[in-house]
Amino acid sequence: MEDVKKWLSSHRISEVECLVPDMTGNARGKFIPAKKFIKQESRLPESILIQTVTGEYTSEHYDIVSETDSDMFLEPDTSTIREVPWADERTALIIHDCYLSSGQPHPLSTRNVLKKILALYQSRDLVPVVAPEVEFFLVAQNTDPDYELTPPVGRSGRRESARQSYSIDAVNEFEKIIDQMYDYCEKMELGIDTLIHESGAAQFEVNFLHGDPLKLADEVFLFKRVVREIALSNGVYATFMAKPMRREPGSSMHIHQSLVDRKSGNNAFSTKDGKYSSLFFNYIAGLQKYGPSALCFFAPNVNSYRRFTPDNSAPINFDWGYDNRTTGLRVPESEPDGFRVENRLPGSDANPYLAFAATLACGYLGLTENLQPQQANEGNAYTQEIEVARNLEEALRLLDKCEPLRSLLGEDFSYAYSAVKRNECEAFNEVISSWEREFLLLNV
Ligand SMILES: NC(=O)CC[C@H](N)C(=O)O
Repeated sequence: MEDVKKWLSSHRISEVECLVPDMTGNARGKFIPAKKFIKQESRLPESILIQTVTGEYTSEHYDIVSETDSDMFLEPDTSTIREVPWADERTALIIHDCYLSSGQPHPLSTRNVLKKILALYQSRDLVPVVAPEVEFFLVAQNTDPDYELTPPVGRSGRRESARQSYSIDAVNEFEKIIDQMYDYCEKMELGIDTLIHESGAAQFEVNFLHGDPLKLADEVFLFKRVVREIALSNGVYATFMAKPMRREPGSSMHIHQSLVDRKSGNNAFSTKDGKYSSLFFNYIAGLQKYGPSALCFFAPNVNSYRRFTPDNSAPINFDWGYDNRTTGLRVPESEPDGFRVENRLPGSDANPYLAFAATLACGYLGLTENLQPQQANEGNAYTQEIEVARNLEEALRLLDKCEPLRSLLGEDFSYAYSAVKRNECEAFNEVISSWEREFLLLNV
């Protein structure tokens, strides 16, 4: 805390954002004047962790958190301190960890869930490494939820109307936003690497440098805020919804992942003579066996399931293949020290803490159960039937039945997650869509 005190005063910070990622992966927390931050013990009601996206609480609320909705204790992770580049007053942010009054990590904090999975690997002398790729759309501001989204007007005064995959000029249409994004990311030490224009109208993809999953989950959590803020200050919206527009592709958060042997420092997915190791095959097999039960973390919203359609570079199953973009699990071409698997199931709407925890938990079960994967798919996986769950309720039922995954992520957490998400399904079910009015009104 002494170092934090020095840091705050040398940066002339007057206010601190104490951040806690909730179940959706959004920032909750509070602002504290910098002077008070140093002295004060911080607390928040534990129920902030389990609000639904509509701001509701589930009927199981008091089975999940204490009947009195007690406070949880917040501990700043001082390694996450950064200045907030868009704030008017000089403001710092610090991500906080949540604890129970007993001093135990709070089981409903998604950051704690990820830490729990990382500790399992540590006990086996393995260090997981991830590299996420995050896609998002810029869309014109529009406050009417019944109105279809449209791309924003770019520098040329026009809206994009054609597929612009990898187009440099199409990126330049939004040069101001992109430049500001790089600038803020540099200031906040977010390790973003390449940026490309994706195949949707005003859709972009940002690749992160690979590294420690907790550090990267923090970075993705903060990155989403950065991009939303910059878009807003430029009069447009940035959205990380998995499928915001009917005739456009969805947005993914592919996760490249590998394991490093802690003692040797080598990639544990490679043998000494540069072949794929048995651990690599176990890991893929774990993703194949447990991935369907973890899908509700990769696709956590009612909207997420609309992304899983053939021929849109989005997966429809948990097949794996070498350099095969039609399968859910792709093994990119690489030198042995870069051997890895890319889980292409997660949407960019996923909570990065949970998506990382879930994918690593599946791989971990593959190792402990010594599983073997199916044959690699060498063809076009889109010629097969859609195998992934078709909606959130179906995906939650698979989690509810999957004891090994539930116990790794935490029984209390899994119960709470399922309850929160089921509540969102029910709320969504109350809405009558325009499709129903169009096709059922006079026809049934
Ligand atoms: N980069 C890509 O391969 C595109 C992914 C695609 N947008 C998806 O939703 O999954």
